[in-house]
Amino acid sequence: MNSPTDVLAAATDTRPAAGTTTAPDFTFAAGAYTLTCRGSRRTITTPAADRGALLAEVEAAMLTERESGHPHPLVVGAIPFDPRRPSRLLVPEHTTWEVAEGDPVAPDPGASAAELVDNTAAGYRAAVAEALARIEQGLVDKVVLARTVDALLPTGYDVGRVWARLRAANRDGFTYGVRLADGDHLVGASPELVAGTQGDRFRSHPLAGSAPRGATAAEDERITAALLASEKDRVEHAVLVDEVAANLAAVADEIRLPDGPRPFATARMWHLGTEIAARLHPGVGSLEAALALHPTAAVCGRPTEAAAALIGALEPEERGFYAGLIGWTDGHGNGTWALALRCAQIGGDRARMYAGAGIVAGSDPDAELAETTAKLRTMADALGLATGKRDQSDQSTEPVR
Ligand SMILES: C=C(O[C@@H]1C=C(C(=O)O)C=C[C@H]1O)C(=O)O
Repeated sequence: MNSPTDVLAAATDTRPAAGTTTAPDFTFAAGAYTLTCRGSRRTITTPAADRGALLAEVEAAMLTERESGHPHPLVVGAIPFDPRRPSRLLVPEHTTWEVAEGDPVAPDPGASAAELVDNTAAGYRAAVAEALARIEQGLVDKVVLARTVDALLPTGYDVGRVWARLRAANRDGFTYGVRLADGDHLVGASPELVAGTQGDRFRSHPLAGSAPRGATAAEDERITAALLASEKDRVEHAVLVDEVAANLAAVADEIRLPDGPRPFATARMWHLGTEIAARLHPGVGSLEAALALHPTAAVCGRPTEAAAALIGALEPEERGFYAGLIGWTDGHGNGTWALALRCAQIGGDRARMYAGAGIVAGSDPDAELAETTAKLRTMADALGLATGKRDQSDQSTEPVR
């Protein structure tokens, strides 16, 4: 029979996971600021597909907070890739905003390195080949296919430390961590802004078209020139920008786009990026704007429904919160929502890492596989994966590092 403490333990939705105890419920760092939230006064699980209901619930939560004497309420958290699945949003109990001076130092990854288990390369290539056949048939123009790779973690690892390493290595991105309903933590360092708002000013920075970073400045120059000249990458990017601009028109006007994409670097990747600016319609906040765009063709495809169905059919694992939205909004609608990319879901002794790549006509399965491998390095670095195990399913696969 359950004792009252058992019932209470179940209700507080924590699953003990060795080493994760120091991590806060939510952390989000961008530029010089870090937002850290501990505890939650309320959680919001309404799926993003019920957009009106979700936004009304967020609004009501803000009102309740103000009425109970909290003049600057926040709602923070994550929306899964599949908008029909429960959201993981919370009203934090304790919030701190810090502005960092100077560069943070990366802590040591821990006593012993994690071990990589990657047997997904052959399956990924086959999925890309299948997607290319569907593109040829005219079912979709673009579909983003992802793969998942597990790392076995040593005892005593610390999610907070993984986050700090991500932050130190990815100063230009959005470094995030969120405790999920089952006690697992989603941590990552995303390069991609979906919706950043301040008053009625809106910014988005969609990315598509990618190549791994070079080892020298000269190599980087050659890589970015090739990326800008690649017809396949420009098409992949244009599909995304057209879709974002079209969906944005429902919530904003004065949409401004530059003439063409620019190369954008992370520690591990080059991407083609387009800075989009707009003016939000009265009453539209950051979460509403982000939901109007989610899931973009950076992570799903065109047409959205057909691409989502193809992803469901071709990817062996559920995406969960990977390729969803992660961020925060305040009571005035100001906020920042990034794409949950370059991440891992960490629980118990396992970190499940995710990476995907956009497939269009002309994509090559080997090149797309290599792109996902390069994207996995952001997390592999943070987990201290010094060497990768060769993929058992395909001898030609590179190790993750
Ligand atoms: C899907 C991912 O990244 C997205 C896909 C990109 C591409 O296909 O070129 C580039 C950046 C991201 O929008 C990922 O990192 O897993």
